[in-house]
Amino acid sequence: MLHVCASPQDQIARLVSALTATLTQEIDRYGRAVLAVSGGRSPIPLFHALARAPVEWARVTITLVDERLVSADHADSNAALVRTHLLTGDAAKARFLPLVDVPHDLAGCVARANTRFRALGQPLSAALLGMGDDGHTASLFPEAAELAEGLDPNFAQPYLALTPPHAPHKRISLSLAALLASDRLLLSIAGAAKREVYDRACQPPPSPALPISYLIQQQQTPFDAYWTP
Ligand SMILES: O=C(O)[C@H](O)[C@@H](O)[C@H](O)[C@H](O)COP(=O)(O)O
Repeated sequence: MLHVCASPQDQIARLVSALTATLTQEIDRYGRAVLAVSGGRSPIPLFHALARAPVEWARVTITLVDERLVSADHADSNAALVRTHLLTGDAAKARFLPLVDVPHDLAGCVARANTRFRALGQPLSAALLGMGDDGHTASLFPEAAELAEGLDPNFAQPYLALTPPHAPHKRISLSLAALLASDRLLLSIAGAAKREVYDRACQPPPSPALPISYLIQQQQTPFDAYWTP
């Protein structure tokens, strides 16, 4: 479902409300909740608002939808983004599972991320997604050599390594299959250009030229997109 938000503030309020409800429901159901968030630049104001939400953060595990293969103190690190902007105030009580521990060891990082993810023993309560102007989401980039695996509904690993053809850094990303196994998917996008990409991605059939289309056009997992001009 597409939610048209009147302003960035309205979009943030709606996302925080949806995430707070989902995390609370999942804590009631499982005793804990697991939230996977995306990086990039646009989630920062949302992270600040979410960190102040009335959530029992000590019962929440936060992890990443995807990560760049960089050190934790690198300017492009999604883990650094979460530590700086989300794990603050009460939300600092959440348990955080980063994806990159040894930056030069991509295969090892993927293997350890998969082990940690499986040890959670429950589905993702929610995955907070962004989208690029090229229609990528997570690090499922068009034309990436590993995209077929990333979009394979039967791919068995939660995370996989991908090399974006035009974006910096090798990546670790949740696969489409892992995203669709989540209890809820929320997409946050803004601006006319991304709205145009979103509308194109709504047109059947899903296409690897617009990886977000597989999430938009599926019926398996509750999916809500929040767009503001
Ligand atoms: O690591 C990343 O870059 C993100 O996970 C990526 O999928 C992001 O969500 C989109 O690139 C949109 O980024 P913006 O929201 O900054 O446009």
